[in-house]
Amino acid sequence: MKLKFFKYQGTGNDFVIVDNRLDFFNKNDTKSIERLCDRRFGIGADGLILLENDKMSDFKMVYFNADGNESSMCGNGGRCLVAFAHYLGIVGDECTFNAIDGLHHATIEGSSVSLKMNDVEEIRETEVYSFLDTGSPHHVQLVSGLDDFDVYNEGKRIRYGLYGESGSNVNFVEQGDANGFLVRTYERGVENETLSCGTGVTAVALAMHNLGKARTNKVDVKTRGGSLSISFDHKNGKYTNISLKGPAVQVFKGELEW
Ligand SMILES: N[C@@H](CCC[C@H](N)C(=O)O)C(=O)O
Repeated sequence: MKLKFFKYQGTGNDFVIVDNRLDFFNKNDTKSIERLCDRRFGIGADGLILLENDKMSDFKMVYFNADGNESSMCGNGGRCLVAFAHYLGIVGDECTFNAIDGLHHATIEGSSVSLKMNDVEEIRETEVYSFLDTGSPHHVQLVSGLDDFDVYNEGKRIRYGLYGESGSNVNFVEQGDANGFLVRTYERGVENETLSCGTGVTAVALAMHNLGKARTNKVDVKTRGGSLSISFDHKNGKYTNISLKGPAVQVFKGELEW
C-alpha cells in the first residue's frame, strides 16, 4: 500500500503529517512510526502527526514523538496541523481542534498560525530552574553562554536524572533584551536537541514572567529555527488566554511504500 504524507516545519521543528480521516493508520506500530521519522532510513522528522475526524471540533490531532510513541501536546506540531487542515480546505482562517490536552482554537494569517494553549495554574520554582506543564512537561533553566552550551548532554542528564523515565523536556534560556529570550530545547521522545519547541517556548515565556525577567504580557523568543511570540493574561497567579504565534510551512509532500 502507498502512504501519502506531507512534511511541515514550524521554526525548524519538523513533522510528517498524514491525513487519517479514513482511519487506516496503525497507531500501535511504534517501529514503523519511528522509521518514518528516521532521518536516514525514513522521511525524517521530530514527530509524526495524524489528522483525524472529531465529533466535537473541526478535526483531531494525534501526536507521536520521533521514537514512535504517542505523547503529550506539541505546540509547533499543532500549528503545522492547522496549516495542513487549511491546505486541505477542511477549515478557513480559524478553527478549533481536539488534542490530547483538550480543545485548541487557532487562527491563520498567511503562513503564520496562532494557537491558543491551555491555562497554566502552577509553576514550580527552585533557585536553579522552573518546572511547568504547558500541555507537555517543561524544565526551564537560565544559563549564560547559550550558544556554546552543551544542550544535548545537560538536557539528557536533567531529563533522566530529575524526572525519571516519564521525563521532561528541558529548555535552556538566556535573556536577550527586556522581553526577548533565546532558547534551546532538549526534547524527550526525540532524545536530542530540536531547532524549536512550541510548548517549550511557551513554558519559557511564562516562567520568565513569573520570575520577573519578562515585564510585559508579550514575550518574543528566538530559537535556532526561528522566532515565536507568546502572549498571555496573568491574574491571581494564573496564566490564561495563552497564545503561541509563528510560521508553519509545508516543505514537501510525497508517498512511500507502506
Ligand atoms: N515539539 C513539541 C513538543 C513535543 C512533545 C515533547 N517531545 C514531549 O514528549 O513532551 C512542541 O512544539 O511543543
